Order: sequence, then C-alpha cells, then structure tokens
Amino acid sequence: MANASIDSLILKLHDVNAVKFGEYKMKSGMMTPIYFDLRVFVSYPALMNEVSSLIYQRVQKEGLQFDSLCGVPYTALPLATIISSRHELPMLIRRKETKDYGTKRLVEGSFREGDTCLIIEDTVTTGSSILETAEVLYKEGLKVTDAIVLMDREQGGVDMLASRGIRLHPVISMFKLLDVLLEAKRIDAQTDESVRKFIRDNNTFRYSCENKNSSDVPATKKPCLEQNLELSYADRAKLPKIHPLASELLQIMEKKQSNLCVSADVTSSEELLQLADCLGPKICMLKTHVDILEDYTAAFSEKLQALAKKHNFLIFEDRKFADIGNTVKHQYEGGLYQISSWSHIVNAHAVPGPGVLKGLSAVGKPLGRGCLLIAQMSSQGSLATGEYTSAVLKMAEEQSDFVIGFICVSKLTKRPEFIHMTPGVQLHAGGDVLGQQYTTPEDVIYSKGSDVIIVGRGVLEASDRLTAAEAYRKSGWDAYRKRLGQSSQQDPRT
Ligand SMILES: O=c1ccn([C@@H]2O[C@H](COP(=O)(O)O)[C@@H](O)[C@H]2O)c(=O)[nH]1
Repeated sequence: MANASIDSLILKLHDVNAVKFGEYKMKSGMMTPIYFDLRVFVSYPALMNEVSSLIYQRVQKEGLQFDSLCGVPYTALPLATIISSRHELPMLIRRKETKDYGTKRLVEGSFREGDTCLIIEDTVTTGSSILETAEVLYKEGLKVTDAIVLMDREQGGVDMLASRGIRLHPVISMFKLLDVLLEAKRIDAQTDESVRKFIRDNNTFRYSCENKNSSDVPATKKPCLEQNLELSYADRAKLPKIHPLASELLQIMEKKQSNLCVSADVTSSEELLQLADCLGPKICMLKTHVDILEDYTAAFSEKLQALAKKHNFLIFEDRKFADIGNTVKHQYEGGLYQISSWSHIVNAHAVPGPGVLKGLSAVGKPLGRGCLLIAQMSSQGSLATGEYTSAVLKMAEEQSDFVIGFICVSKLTKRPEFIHMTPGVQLHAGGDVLGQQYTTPEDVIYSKGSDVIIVGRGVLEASDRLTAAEAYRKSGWDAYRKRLGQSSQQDPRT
C-alpha cells in the first residue's frame, strides 16, 4: 500500500468533513477533541471506492485467508459490500436487531460451521464493536481471526482484540493522520499536540481503571473489565513478532515473579558483584553504570556474566548512547569496557536520529543484544516529552529488530512486543535534591501500565538490601497481578 495513497486519502477525508476537530462525545460517553464521521462516505461514491480498494489491498498484503467477510453495521456495511462485489467474495450480514418473524436469524448469508469470517470496520477506539460482531458470528459456529479497520484511533483497540485472539489490521492510524494533516497545514501544532496528548492519556485498554474517579466519564460506561484482557508477561513472550531478548526477559519475569530491575549504582567492582549475587534471586535484570566503577577489569565483567547465568537475570548497561552511528559503534564495541561483550541490553537517546541505532545494531544485532530507547526521563524538567516522545516511538517501530522497548515514565505504545521500563521508583513518592522524581511501584505498574520498575537508592541505601529488594519485588509483582485483574492470593505460585 503506497504511502502516497494513504496521505491523499487522509486529505480527502478531511475535505469531506469525515475528520472533525472540536469537542465531541463518543459512544462510550468520553469527550474527544477529534471525531471521525465516516458515515458521510455514502454521499461520496468515488471516495467509498477508494477506501474499499485500500482495505482490500491491506487484506492482500497480510495474505489473509477467509471464507466470507462481514462489515460491522452500519457504516462498514457498504464498504464490505463493495469489496465483496468487486472481488466476488461471499459476504455475511450481521443483523443488529432480530426480526420477530421469518427465520429470526442474526447472521444473514450462507456459511458452514467452522468457516472463517473476516470483519471489516470503519473506526476502532476500544475494539468493542468488532468484538460484539465477532461474538454474534461465534454463536453461529464461525471463526474470526482477523479484522481490518480503516481508521484506528490508537486507543487500545488493537491490544484488546489481540487479547481476544483477533488480529486488527489498521489502514490508517491516528498518529499517521495527524502527521499528514499537520504537514499539509490543515491543523496547527497546538491542535496536533492536544490530540496526541488526549490519545496517549486515554488508552482504553491499558488505563481503563486509572480514571475511574474522574467525573467526565460515567463509571458504568468505562471499559474497566477490559483490564482483565491485559496480556500476561508469559503471553507476550510468545508473541510471533517479539524480539528474542524481549521474550527471554518476559519469561524470566514470569518465572521469577519479578519485574524488578535493581540499579547497581556503586563504585567498587567487588561491591557490585556481591550485590548481584545477593539480590540475584529477586531481580529480572541488573542495571549498571560501568563508568562509575573505580576498578573495572575484564575479569569483573566475566564474573558478572557468570552471576547473571547463575541467578537467571539480564544485564542492562545504562550507557545512554547519544552520538552519531560511527562513534557509538566504537563506544559500544571497544574502548576499556567493551560493553557489547557482556551487557545484554543497552540504551540510547534518540537525539542523533536513527543513525545512533544503526551504529549500535551493527554491533549488537549479531550478538543477539537489544536496545531500549529513552522516550521519557524521570527527572524534573526533562525535555523528553510530547512530540519528542512520539518521534522516539516512531524510531523504535522502524528498528524493532533491535529496539526491545523504552525507558519511560508510563506505557507509551499499544504494541505488546515492546517492554516499558521505568526508573525513579521508591516505595514512597518524592524526589532527591538533584531533580530525581520518585513514584511508587503500584503507580508505575498498575496505573501507568509500565512493565519493569528500576530501583537504585530505594534498595542500595536500605540497612538490609535483600529485604528491601524483596519488598520492591513483591510490590511490583502485586501491582502487575492487580493489572491482570488478579489478587496476589489468587496466584497459586505466591
Ligand atoms: O530517566 C531516567 C533514566 C535513568 N535513570 C537511572 O536510573 C537509576 C535510578 O536510581 P535511583 O537511585 O532509584 O534514583 C539511576 O541509575 C539513573 O541513572 C533515572 O533515574 N531516570
């Protein structure tokens, strides 16, 4: 599907007022600064044909196999009809209301039990309309594995449907639409930013219960139950497109019931190794700042690797690479520390542009290493916000064969393959005198939807580091269980 056709379609949708900016109420009751009214299509047959062609191209690109297709009533019905008629593909119609005469069927058309039906939809927010249609089809013995949507609002629908076994393939997504409209000067930077913020802050799948006390959305209308559909770490580890290192980390987390990464910010190699050996059973990952060690030797890195094997944790060198590709390549591979030879994971700032990842991946990829992009920072006044954070996400998507996730303050993307790791964590919220800001494991994992808590001084400055690490492990794990809709008592392994 050529990008130019998508860009031109976005502008046409804007021309016919199918994309509106203002204050609108959605089906859920939530107010939104952007609204899609794709019902207007029926008045623009050429546009309807164009949309149908792009949807069909997406079907072909994904190589989808199905016996029939079904449009979610009513807006997607004409789109499904055009595709069905043009390509001679059998169609089914899902009735919204049962007739009180005749066959009283809810699904019209011919099909056999076990047939696969492809769902077509115009817009997705939570994914609930597709799910409703799928449930009607399931009752008739049909299978639904895939759905295509013209416009994905990027508010959690893809994840929600994935958790129910339906892959959603969007033709246009919200952030792409905003990019095109901004570039064409159809919207100003302020509108663009406020819509992006709204979308990021209103992910119906991740944060469904975060706002449960807010007054603008009636509690009954919020899809709180959807938090039960959150994918577990174990399920995410099995995702087909996941990076092997991300998969390994998620498996370790599940096995050790730990989403705790301890930040070993000490200056002596001996102390760091003791820390790794003592806290190893409690952590999924150990983070280092190798350049603060006063006595680094190659023998130290070998011992650290042996401890990582012994206790089954990954090593993350928090080097924060931030130079041109050629330089970071040398910094990663060579010099005194030879970081690529012992650290499973490193991180990088996106400031230099994609070259920083190209340089790092030239060294790290052949070794099976992975990289975290720094999308946000925990420190007060950080400039890594808004547009910058969005650009980091885009860069990660483009190099997901090396980027395994983000350093961030809260969950940023709907893609469950990416791992979100959050520093600035202590058992009580607060901060230090140099601008570090702390929030709690519950806030980070449950409310903000991140995956891993990174804790330094919360453990290091405790009188008993092992007891402190256990307190953080338990707190992070309980918050994760809560996010899955399970209590710690329900966990047979706890
Ligand atoms: O935004 C960021 C990125 C990295 N860090 C690092 O995490 C630890 C936090 O240590 P605490 O003692 O828990 O404050 C430290 O190594 C930082 O360099 C971060 O804090 N914020």
